[in-house]
Amino acid sequence: MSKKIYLFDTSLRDGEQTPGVSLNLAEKVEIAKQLEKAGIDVIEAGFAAASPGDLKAVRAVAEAVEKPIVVSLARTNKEDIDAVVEALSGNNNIGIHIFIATSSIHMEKKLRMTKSQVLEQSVEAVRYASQFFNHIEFSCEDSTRSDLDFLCEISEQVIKAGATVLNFPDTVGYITPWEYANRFWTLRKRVKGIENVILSCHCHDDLGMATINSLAAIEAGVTQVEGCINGIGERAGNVALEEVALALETRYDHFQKRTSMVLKEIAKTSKLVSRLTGMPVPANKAVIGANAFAHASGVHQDGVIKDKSTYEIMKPETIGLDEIDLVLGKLSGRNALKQRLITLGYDADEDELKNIFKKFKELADRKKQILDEDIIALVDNQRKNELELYKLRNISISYDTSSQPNASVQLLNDDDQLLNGTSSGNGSVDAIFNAIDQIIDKDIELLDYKILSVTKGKDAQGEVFVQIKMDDTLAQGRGMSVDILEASAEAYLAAINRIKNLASSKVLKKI
Ligand SMILES: CC(=O)SCCNC(=O)CCNC(=O)[C@H](O)C(C)(C)COP(=O)(O)OP(=O)(O)OC[C@H]1O[C@@H](n2cnc3c(N)ncnc32)[C@H](O)[C@@H]1OP(=O)(O)O
Ligand SMILES: CC(C)C(=O)C(=O)O
Ligand SMILES: [Mg+2]
Repeated sequence: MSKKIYLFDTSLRDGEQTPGVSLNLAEKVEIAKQLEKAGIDVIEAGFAAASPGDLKAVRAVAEAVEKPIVVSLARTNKEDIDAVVEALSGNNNIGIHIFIATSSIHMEKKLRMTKSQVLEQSVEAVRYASQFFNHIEFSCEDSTRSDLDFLCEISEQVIKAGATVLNFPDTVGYITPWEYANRFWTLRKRVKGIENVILSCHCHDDLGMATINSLAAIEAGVTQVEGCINGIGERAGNVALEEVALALETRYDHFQKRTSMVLKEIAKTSKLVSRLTGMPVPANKAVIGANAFAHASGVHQDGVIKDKSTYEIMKPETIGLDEIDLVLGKLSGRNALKQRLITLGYDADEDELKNIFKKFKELADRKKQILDEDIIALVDNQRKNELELYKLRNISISYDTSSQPNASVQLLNDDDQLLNGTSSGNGSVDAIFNAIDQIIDKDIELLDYKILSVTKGKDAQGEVFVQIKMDDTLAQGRGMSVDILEASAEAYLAAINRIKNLASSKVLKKI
């Protein structure tokens, strides 16, 4: 039996189904390139039929990466399949992911189709897709609440029609590990031809069982695991791929199987996905949370000082969390910055380098030590700027503890007009947001606000995440600065820009 477990990353598709998350084309390409560096085998780049913007993004991802197979999701209809063909044709290493629900609940209540209609449509879709693709994944949505006899029947038929990967998603995060494993044993025993296809699992985390379910599936013979970096995804999210990779690595003695994930790239990939999706990683998150390698209590600290293996089953350096280097400062030159950018994996051209260098010097005037994290933040901010319709020009705040703060905000719009807003608020951040609302002239609801420190120390950059609702649409935004009020304004504007920017090219998540 194969010792390799393929990793199928759907951060750009199921991950983008996270409420409030919406990635633009450049962000998707950036994540895809990092996924390639991280050794991901298959990238699901989107749902080409969802919108012209999604179709373009799927194409751009396929053009941007070489090694991973790039797929797009499609329903079992010709239009969806044609959209995938349009997005991907002309590229190498491509495939399609066709799905339809197979549970009685979904078939009766959602699709309003009979079993035989679902069967017939699935076979037709796979057969039609096989004219264009060699790599055809077929998913039985809500498979874990589907009748097992029906799953066997449909599996056998789609294999005959040309499916090369069979995926059995736990769409609603319902099944237990033992039940899931048993289903795979049964499918492997009963479905003719199943030994010739890749068997795949796709677990959601509604009951916190996504990782253990994926591992149980592996023990039952599954050779592909689908999931997302940081466990993002619809509702409670998908299995976190880094958890599966690290579990297999750390417990190789038990599983005797490995992924091709480049473990050293995990921390970087996680940070990138967190930043671009605006989904902070909880401190206690397995593998990549800030506390994953921190020891707080005396007995533990004593043990770790004497020997790390007492309380550490994996090493931070395994996932690329080496000590953060002090890298550059106020007196560093352009070449040093360029070299550091290359080491961090950025390929900035001369124009971009010029702009980043200018911002780097401005930051160095405000902050003594520029760390890798600061540089990453600078590049991200710089790349985001290219999409800004409203830019922050200035904030001034008057504040004392006995009265309400007052904020004056100046923005530049994309015609370079200076726009002014002034407002008070319950706190300084509230006053700034109210002043921005006044300029934008919209009713904007702040749904979430989080602040984190990018690095350590008094002069650390603050990273603010917000989620807003505007025009009945949810969006997230992120801002970074050594000044947390500025970071807050940047995050708020990023969310507004996201809604304004993408509304024309993408179906945004309506509430
Ligand atoms: C489990 C998952 O994660 S599935 C992936 C979910 N992802 C998304 O839905 C994101 C992208 N979706 C979209 O942009 C839109 O929903 C679209 C473009 C796909 C479809 O939009 P619309 O045509 O307006 O349909 P709408 O979303 O309202 O309803 C879905 C329709 O697809 C049908 N459908 C659902 N799944 C399938 C399927 N696998 N195969 C065929 N038809 C399907 C539904 O029955 C419904 O049909 P109806 O309109 O005849 O009732
Ligand atoms: C489309 C399928 C694979 C899915 O995301 C699910 O069922 O959760
Ligand atoms: Mg899913």
